[in-house]
This record gives sequence, structure tokens and C-alpha cells, in this order.
Amino acid sequence: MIRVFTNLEELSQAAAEIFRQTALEAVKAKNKFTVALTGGSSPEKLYRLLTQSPYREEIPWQQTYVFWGDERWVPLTDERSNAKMAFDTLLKNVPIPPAQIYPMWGEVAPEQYAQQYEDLLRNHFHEPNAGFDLILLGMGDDGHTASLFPGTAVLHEKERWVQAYYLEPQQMHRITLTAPFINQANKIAFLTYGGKKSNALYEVLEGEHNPEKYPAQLIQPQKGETIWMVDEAAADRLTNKN
Ligand SMILES: O=C(O)[C@H](O)[C@@H](O)[C@H](O)[C@H](O)COP(=O)(O)O
Repeated sequence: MIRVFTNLEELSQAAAEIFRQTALEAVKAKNKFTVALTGGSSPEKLYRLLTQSPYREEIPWQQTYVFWGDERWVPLTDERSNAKMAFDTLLKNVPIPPAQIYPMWGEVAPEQYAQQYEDLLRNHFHEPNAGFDLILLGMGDDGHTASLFPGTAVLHEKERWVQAYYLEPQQMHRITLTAPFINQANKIAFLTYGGKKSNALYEVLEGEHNPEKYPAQLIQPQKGETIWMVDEAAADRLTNKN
């Protein structure tokens, strides 16, 4: 499903509403809500909204479990850390028990940490084909999502839920949920705005199938739904906006 908004404010409001609804439904059904946050700049406004009324009061924070879709392999105090951004804008300001927040960072090698994070997730979910209630994702203007970058080996991973690898062009390690595991989610919301994303958005949604070049094409949940939340500038090249 594609939803087009006139500006980031409206897009973020609608995303906050999806977050609230999904959290309430999950807690009603199984007494917990498990969400994966995204990094980048796109979710900042959403995160700030979630700390305000009515979301601050109505979201069942005590039963919320927070993971990340991906991370730059840097300490939690580093400005590039996706977790730092989420703590500063959202997590410090809502009553989630700290033990229910799982940033992707540890004092071990990134590959070893990826295995630990996967074990953590498998323990959390119990079932091998279970997935997140909600995953928030962004998309880069090259068509990457999470840390699934064009031309990387992680795009071909079938078994693992989490992987870490060295991303040569950025000279840093990245850690990411893999596409097969992301696709086990019940709901995925892409937050994508700005004219510089319009080509990639067109290629991902309406171009030829070429996930090697446009990895966001790999995101096709088996049983869940994908909601593309975009602004008019990003949607500029789309012919089908429904
Ligand atoms: O850590 C990251 O950078 C994210 O993993 C990445 O997938 C991000 O969501 C996109 O690059 C969009 O970034 P913007 O929201 O900044 O455009």
C-alpha cells in the first residue's frame, strides 16, 4: 500500500497513528508489542511526536520491546549511532523499561555481536517463523534499506536473521536484520520523503525486478503488509499511487 502525504509533518502524524494502533492491537492479542526502529533522518519527527500527547499516554510503553533494523557499528555515544538518535528523540522520554530496549552495539567483534543479537531475537520470538509486530524502515536514494546496500553479499542471505559486515565505501561495519527475517514481520512501514528519493522509489516500486541494485525490492512480507509512507516529492515519478 502506498500513502502519499503533502509534507513530513502529515506523514509523521500518520506514522505515529500506525505505531499507536499496532502497539494497542499487539498488546491486546499477546500482551506485548515488539518493534524495530530505523535510523537515518526520516523518523526523527515521528519519534518526537511519540513523546507527546496523545501517544505518550496511550501507547502501552510498559509492554513495548524495542530492537533496531540496522546500525552503524559505532558506540552508543557516537553521533552516527541510530540508537543514540532514538534515545535522544524518543526513548529517554517515554516509560519503556530499559531492559526492554536492545540497541545493536556491544564490546565484541561486530560479526560475533550479530550472532548474539540473532540469539536474543530467537529467544524473544520463540517460534522460528515469528516476526516483528512493526518494523520501521527508511530507504536511501540508492534504493538501500536497513543496511541492505546494493551489491553486498548480505542481500543473498537466506538463513541468518542478523548479519554484520564491512561496508567498504563507508569504511565502517554495519549490522542489519536480513531481508528474509524482515519479511516475517506483521507490518512494515517505510518512511520516505524528499525529491532526491523519487528515482529510487520509482525503480523499487515500478521498475524491473533488480534487488541487487535496489535492495528495498527484497522487502515483501510473507503474511504481513507493507505501507509505503511517502511525500509528494518522493512520489513524483510514480504512476500508480494507490
Ligand atoms: O542507518 C541508516 O542510515 C539506515 O539504516 C538507512 O537505511 C536509512 O534509513 C536510509 O539511508 C534513509 O536515510 P534518511 O532517512 O536519512 O534519508
